[in-house]
Amino acid sequence: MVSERQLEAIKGAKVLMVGAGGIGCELLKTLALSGFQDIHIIDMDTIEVSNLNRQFLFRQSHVGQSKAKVARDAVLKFRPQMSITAHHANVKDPKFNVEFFKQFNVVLNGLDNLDARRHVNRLCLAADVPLVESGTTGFLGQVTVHVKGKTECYECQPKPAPKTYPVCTITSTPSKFVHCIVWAKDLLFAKLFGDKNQENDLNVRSSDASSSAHAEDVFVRRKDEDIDQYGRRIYDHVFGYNIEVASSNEETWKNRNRPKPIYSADVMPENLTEQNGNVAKNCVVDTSSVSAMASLGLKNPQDTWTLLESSRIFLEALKLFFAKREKEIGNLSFDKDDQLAVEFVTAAANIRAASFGISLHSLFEAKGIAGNIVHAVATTNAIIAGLIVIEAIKVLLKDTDKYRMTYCLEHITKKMLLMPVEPYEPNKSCYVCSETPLSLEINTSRSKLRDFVEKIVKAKLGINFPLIMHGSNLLYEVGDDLDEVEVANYAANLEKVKIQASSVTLCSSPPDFCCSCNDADVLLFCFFNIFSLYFMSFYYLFLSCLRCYLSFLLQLLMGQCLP
Ligand SMILES: Nc1ncnc2c1ncn2[C@@H]1O[C@H](COP(=O)(O)OP(=O)(O)OP(=O)(O)O)[C@@H](O)[C@H]1O
Ligand SMILES: [Zn+2]
Repeated sequence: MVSERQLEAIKGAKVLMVGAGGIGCELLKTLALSGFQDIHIIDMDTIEVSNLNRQFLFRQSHVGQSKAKVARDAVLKFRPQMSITAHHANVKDPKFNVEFFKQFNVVLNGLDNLDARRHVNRLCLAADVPLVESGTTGFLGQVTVHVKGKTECYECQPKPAPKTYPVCTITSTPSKFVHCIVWAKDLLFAKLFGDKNQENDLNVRSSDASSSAHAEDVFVRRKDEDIDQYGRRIYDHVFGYNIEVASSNEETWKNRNRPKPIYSADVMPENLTEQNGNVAKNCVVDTSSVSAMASLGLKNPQDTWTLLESSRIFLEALKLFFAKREKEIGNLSFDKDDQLAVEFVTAAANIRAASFGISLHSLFEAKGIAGNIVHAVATTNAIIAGLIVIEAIKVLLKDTDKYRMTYCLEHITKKMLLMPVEPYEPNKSCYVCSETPLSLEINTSRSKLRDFVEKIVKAKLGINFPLIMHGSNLLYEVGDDLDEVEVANYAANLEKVKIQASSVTLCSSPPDFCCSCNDADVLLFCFFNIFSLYFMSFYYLFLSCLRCYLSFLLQLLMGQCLP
């Protein structure tokens, strides 16, 4: 039951909902049924068949249409008096600027990625609009409240890094199916279909000087080479020759099962792969319909293919990429929604798994592992949507003491399935919502301004359009029309840039760098104290004891300091 006070707040509120997927559909319905009258929805996606099992505002006939618009129309059917505005667009579009955000009383996120969440967080801070953030994975979920100056912002706490695996496990000693999947998608798929120039530790010696047969880059298709031949050559190289080389290393296999090389001729008689030569080239195709499974008559994605079936899919998928999607080769990166890519990766992972004595998996399972998919649970989304609305109402009433971060747990813990926690205060050293300078240890005599911009400011801090000032001097600004000095600065190391900019050398009292971000008018100011590692290493050497110096070097070696 809602009180008069709550009802009044609900009726007068203007709400922005970002994301109309699993959480978003539930949320829009709950907002409508709770009495909200004025809602804007932003979602950049169109409806896919795979959304229909849980995004219940959508039907089969809506596949291909805008999620935001269909969600609006579905709700207007049972609440026609509501004002719902649908934006089929990316929330990062500059039209959704600070001014746009300022018109709302509260912003509710139902997103699925860090990048968009960070962007909305920064806009909400700049516009001073409260944000209710949410997320679900399977049975787990959480809702958090972010009110500028009152609670922590979405970026106050570092987010856990995605799980990674040691390179040598992936390249040489896989022991789980996930290792084979990572190898197949991040190394083999990337090597064959992605950017040829990117570094790729396939550890499969694409050239071997000691053997003339392997003196060239095997991954490059030879001039006029038949696609079947090319496929078999790749197959024999990565599953045969390379495994043979790897398995000859006695030390590695002392306590492990030695892998067995697999050559295409052992698995498939020559004629088996030629059965589908009907792949007409250069005809216009809908890439989503290109499927090696379909052309080999394999229907059920939940079946586990045999080694023979995996090998045939491997060759067929490779062939289809060259026959039907040749233009994309060189620019592809693995996408869990790309059927042919998933087929290729599943097949390659299965063949590698067979080689290493690991059990094979179905396409359905492999897709889940490759795409880090945790299958969504509709009831979790519904619970989380309900909690978002509860927090939104508290925010509208400014009931600060009642705000709660709530975790939806998988198992009952301390007699609770929903665990409410009081929100934390803003983190005083958060580079997004506080003005505390970030300390950056960097070798200023070796690192270029470009490294600082690309690797730290853009990649790590998520500032897409930075403008970097040193004092009142402009060091860097995004844009094609950089003048000569700016272009030279960009390629120069930080020490040089600094000297040119202000004639102040890096020393014990390093000056501040101000990095202001113009992302969609978000005024994010970020101050850096840049310490020169070069300077610090001498400082440690002369002013500190030897032990400190060694521990400093150790930190460097362990990668705790930025390069
Ligand atoms: N930058 C963005 N701008 C607008 N909408 C976004 C942005 N990023 C993500 N979204 C939307 O957020 C929603 C998240 O919903 P959900 O997590 O259910 O994902 P989904 O894509 O619908 O499902 P799945 O990923 O499981 O196939 C999606 O509809 C997606 O389009
Ligand atoms: Zn913060």
